[in-house]
Amino acid sequence: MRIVDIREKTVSIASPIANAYIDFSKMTCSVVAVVTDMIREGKPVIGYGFNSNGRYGQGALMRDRFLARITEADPESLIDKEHNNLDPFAIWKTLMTNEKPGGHGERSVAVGTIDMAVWDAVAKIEGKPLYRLLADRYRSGVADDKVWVYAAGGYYYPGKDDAKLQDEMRSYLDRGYDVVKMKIGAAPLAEDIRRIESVLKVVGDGRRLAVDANGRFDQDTAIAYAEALKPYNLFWYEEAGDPLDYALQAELAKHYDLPMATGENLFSHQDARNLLRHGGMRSDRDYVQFDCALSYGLVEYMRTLEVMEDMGWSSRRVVPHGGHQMSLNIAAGLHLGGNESYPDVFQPFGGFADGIRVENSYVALPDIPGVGFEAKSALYAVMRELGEG
Ligand SMILES: O=C([O-])CC(=O)C(=O)O
Ligand SMILES: [Mg+2]
Repeated sequence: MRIVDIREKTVSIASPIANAYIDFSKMTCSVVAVVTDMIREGKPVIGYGFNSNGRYGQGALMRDRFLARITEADPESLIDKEHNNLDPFAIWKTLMTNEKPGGHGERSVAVGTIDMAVWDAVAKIEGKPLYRLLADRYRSGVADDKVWVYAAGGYYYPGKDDAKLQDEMRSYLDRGYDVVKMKIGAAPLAEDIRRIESVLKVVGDGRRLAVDANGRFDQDTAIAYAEALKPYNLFWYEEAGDPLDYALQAELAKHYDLPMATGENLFSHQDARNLLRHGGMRSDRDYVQFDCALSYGLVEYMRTLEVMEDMGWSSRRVVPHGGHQMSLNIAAGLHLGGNESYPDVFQPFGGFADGIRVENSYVALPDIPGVGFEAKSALYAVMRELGEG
């Protein structure tokens, strides 16, 4: 058993939307195909992966060093003899040969994307949905049969007025979501409050609305927003300040008793540990949003989950960023609290399997081997062109 080829390409996920920090007019992502010599249903098994929005495609890093480390390795060294399968942990270690610690970012995206494709291949070789494989191997066979999801959107874009924002949020509720998320921080506070109030008219209750500042605020602004947001009793207040400014987050916690969320831009278990050590995050109410696709993949994610457990955090406090099927599998298989969903943006990479409905804000997973990409036809078309083309 061996990996015979790894292919990558960069695809556009550009759109006119903006959050408080960036617009997505030039956004790209990497797609990876790990081609193996294992045959299932008459065809070679190919594992697929992609990186979630917000960081750009990582083809250069992959081509410059990561892919060759795998293709040049002794194939025997990448095999999990116990399960007669590829070994994602050995592959991860090989990918990270001669990489110094620290400085996570970009490289963590390249590795996270390859790791996703490896796990997809492993689950396909084992003939199981990935979430089932994860539950069987790591959670005594107990998987969640559905995952809580919320609808993320509410972006700024040219010509978007409050009525359009309300229409967008109404359409999420119509599609079965209970909680929606909108962007804040690209407009002055008073204008954001007007936008929030207009969304509350649609969703009815602050507990059904989360807001995301994308790391835009300095400490004073973060606290000013906290004071203004408090009366609305929102679902969460996300990424108020710079993702690595743990002191800011800890100070914010002193001014804001309601749930906070952050972590989508922390890319290693060491960064996650620093957040929990120093960021004032409260394990009884706050949420962490680490995204495996951006943070060295599932091999590293398991380390992050271990860090959380060691520090007294339930895995149910994790609701990953990224709205992709990989995190959905991790959520169901390793018992996270839910997953982000982008019903309308970042297509075809955002969203879940075709024909799977959101019911009372929960989704089920398709019963096919792997991550489930083959059950999302628009996404699979892009992947297949790379893997089989
Ligand atoms: O706008 C973005 O960069 C995405 C984001 O923060 C989220 O989904 O929470
Ligand atoms: Mg966010």
